[in-house]
Amino acid sequence: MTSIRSPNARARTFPTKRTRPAFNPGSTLKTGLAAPALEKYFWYTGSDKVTRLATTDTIVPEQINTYAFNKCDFARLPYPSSFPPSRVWPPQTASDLLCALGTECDDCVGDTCYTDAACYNADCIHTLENWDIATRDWTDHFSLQMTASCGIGVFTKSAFKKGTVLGWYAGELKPPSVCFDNDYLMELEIGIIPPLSYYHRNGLTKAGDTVIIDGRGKGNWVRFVNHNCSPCCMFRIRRVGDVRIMVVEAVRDISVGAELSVDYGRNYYGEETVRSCKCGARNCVGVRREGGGLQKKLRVKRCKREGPPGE
Ligand SMILES: C[S@@+](CC[C@H](N)C(=O)[O-])C[C@H]1O[C@@H](n2cnc3c(N)ncnc32)[C@H](O)[C@@H]1O
Repeated sequence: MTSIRSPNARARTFPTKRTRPAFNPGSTLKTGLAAPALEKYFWYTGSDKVTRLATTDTIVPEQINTYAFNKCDFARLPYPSSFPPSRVWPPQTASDLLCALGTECDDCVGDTCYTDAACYNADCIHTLENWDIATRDWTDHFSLQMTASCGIGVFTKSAFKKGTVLGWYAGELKPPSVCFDNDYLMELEIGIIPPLSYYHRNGLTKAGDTVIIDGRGKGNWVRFVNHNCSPCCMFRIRRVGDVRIMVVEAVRDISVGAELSVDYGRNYYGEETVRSCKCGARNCVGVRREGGGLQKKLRVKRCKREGPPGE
């Protein structure tokens, strides 16, 4: 994010963008399904170039580009230790739960749209609703394709510069205690996030209370980004207005046709975990961890609380 840290940058009104479905497979798909059905789900291209419906276990995941929030899931939970006094609890909205407190969320990305623009106004007017509308067509720049060893992955149709925000993790917000283990869980801190020094000491270990963004049944294309031990992107905590989000940000320049990848963290692929990484990178944990132990904890992706290399 080196190029966007201009102290003079000002919040701009949110650009009006056309709304269109994500991953519309276009005219080549002959499913006989009505357009709304096509738009509601995810479609990928197989190695045989045939476009297929993406399924997960027994379900067909649906596209949403926002947080799905049910206040009943949080109604009986105690006041989070990471919340300052007098916040709304139990949360009535996703914004109450994922309120962007403190300076740890850095910049608002409400103005970011494949440009170097970010919003530095702490009291800006950007909203999650506008962000949802503005980022729906970001999928034009990506395609879902079957990979050789990691299932469906996300591939670029455009080139991107290091530091570009490419997307964000949408899905159903759930307390970790009620979350069933699955491949599409992202863990995110709520309340006040500890200083960076905490993460330098503890790596991706979470501090305080967290929430899970579950992309299994509902989410956006970011749920398909695979892990690589030498990734071209990273998950990073940002905010849109006063709501905390997890973005996918390029950590190096990315060319057309490249697969997007992030580091899921040691909790997911690491020496102590059950799963084997098949990314094939030279420093791959899958190569190093043969014979490693088993891990019974929830497999969640976690983000680094530090800047990309070279920042
Ligand atoms: C968040 S999903 C990514 C999308 C997934 N490939 C799909 O088809 O829906 C995470 C799952 O993808 C697969 N995956 C992602 N990265 C992988 C890797 N480096 N090695 C092996 N499998 C991987 C694993 O099954 C993992 O649990």
